[in-house]
Amino acid sequence: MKEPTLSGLYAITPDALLREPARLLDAVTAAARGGARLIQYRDKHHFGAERLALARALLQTCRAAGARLIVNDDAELAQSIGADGVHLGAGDGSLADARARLGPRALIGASCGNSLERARQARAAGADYVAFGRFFASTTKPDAPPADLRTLTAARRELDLAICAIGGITADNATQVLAAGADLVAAVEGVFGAADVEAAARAYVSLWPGSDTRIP
Ligand SMILES: Cc1ncc(COP(=O)(O)OP(=O)(O)O)c(N)n1
Ligand SMILES: Cc1ncsc1CCOP(=O)(O)O
Ligand SMILES: [Mg+2]
Repeated sequence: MKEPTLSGLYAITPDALLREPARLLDAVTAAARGGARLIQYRDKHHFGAERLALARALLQTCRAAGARLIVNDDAELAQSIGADGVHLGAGDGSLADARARLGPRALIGASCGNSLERARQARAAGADYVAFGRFFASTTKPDAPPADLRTLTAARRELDLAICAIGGITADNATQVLAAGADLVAAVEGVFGAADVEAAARAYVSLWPGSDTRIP
């Protein structure tokens, strides 16, 4: 089994800051200063020019902070701004099409819920990481179906690509998903819901051995 090259904290933009771009960009900078190296632009509210402008501003912020920007749901937007990758769920379009659109260097992630079979298919379609969850109660997406820690362990044993865990993950309960086999921990509220976003990110990042939270 190859060692995955992706690991660490994957911070996802919160709905609460989408209407306050300046605060959002400051919070993303703080998350990156705390050691998040992957940021996801997840936005179910903006379309057209506003969405494009926000995505571009986030990309610029991520570049300045040494983080990579992944666009949720939208491979076309990822391509048009030159983002680092895209995250696609079951209804968000084909992984193979996204790979063809974004090229071999793009980071492509796939939601797999609690399904190892979906992860196998995502791997075959060219995904770089597969995401399982939700593992804990999530205020961001309370209706997401629950996933089992044993699925992470089975995926870790079988699949030679990065494994991401999501859903209600805090710096305290992250130890459970890491012990079960996750490489990446994705979080919205645990990072951006904190009064001190940088400190919150740092608390997660400290869980990876040899973690380096310095600004590159
Ligand atoms: C890292 C990561 N994992 C899972 C998801 C969920 O994607 P999806 O199932 O498409 O749901 P939405 O986020 O689009 O509501 C994700 N976004 N990121
Ligand atoms: C997008 C998504 N998919 C499954 S749970 C979830 C929400 C993650 O947010 P939080 O870390 O606040 O639970
Ligand atoms: Mg989606």
